[in-house]
Amino acid sequence: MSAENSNIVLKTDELSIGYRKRNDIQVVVSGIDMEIKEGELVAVIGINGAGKSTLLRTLSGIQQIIKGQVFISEKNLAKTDVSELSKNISLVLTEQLISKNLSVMELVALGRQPYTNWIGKLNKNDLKKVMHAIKLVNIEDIKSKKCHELSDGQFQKVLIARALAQDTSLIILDEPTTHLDLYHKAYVLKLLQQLSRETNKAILFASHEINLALQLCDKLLILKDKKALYGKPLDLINSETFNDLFPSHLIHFDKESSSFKIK
Ligand SMILES: Nc1ncnc2c1ncn2[C@@H]1O[C@H](COP(=O)(O)OP(=O)(O)OP(=O)(O)O)[C@@H](O)[C@H]1O
Repeated sequence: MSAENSNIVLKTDELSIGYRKRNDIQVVVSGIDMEIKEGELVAVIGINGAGKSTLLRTLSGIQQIIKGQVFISEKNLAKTDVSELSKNISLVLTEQLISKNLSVMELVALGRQPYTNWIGKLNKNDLKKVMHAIKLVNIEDIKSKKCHELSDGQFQKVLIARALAQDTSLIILDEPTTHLDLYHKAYVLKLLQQLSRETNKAILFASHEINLALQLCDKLLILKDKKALYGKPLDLINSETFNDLFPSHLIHFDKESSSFKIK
């Protein structure tokens, strides 16, 4: 591993994402080139149907790559098996079916599955990682509660703790602020920023919260018209990337405040 690449956790090379139906290929986005380093927080932004979930599923190995390559910690994703992948990527899907009859502790402990034996017995080290994850997201006070007793905001923190317990270099989250009020949206994204700094993990999430992402993320991947633009928020603002993200009769990007405004 060369020194300059040593802290790159995720790299894509001319990636195309989409769907294969028999002989037909539907490309959703092509030419995705991005690099995420340790400790970076990155958001995937785009209007409904732009391809955010398709991209996250492709990067997690759930969906096949249409063209190009993905490297996770310098390993080629297409050549990495599922058990190896689960030690490199943890995935947080808000709408995933999870038994809410589990306690918070039990759900966070599921993050240790890639490392435990077939009956899922936790050893001392697993328990240490689970407790550390619970501490990092500050949910010690609810660790014995059942998940069905939690608010959406609390449950989101539990899902993030499970990903931390999995102890991977990359955490991928699909719309982690869905169903949350403005305070909790800001809280969860700020928590992700803090965790990326404290744990040095690379965190990638899809979101509709552009104004918050502009303030909190190190880089943004903008999906627009089947193409991808990647860069630091300020560079993307200066290159006028946001001016036509939404139909301009209703919403415009105000460069001065670096935020979207309703006309
Ligand atoms: N299973 C599928 N087969 C074929 N096309 C699909 C499939 N799932 C999604 N698509 C299409 O792929 C495109 C991207 O969808 P995707 O769900 O990735 O967008 P998104 O940016 O996550 O949208 P949203 O913000 O609404 O969640 C859309 O045109 C969608 O219709």
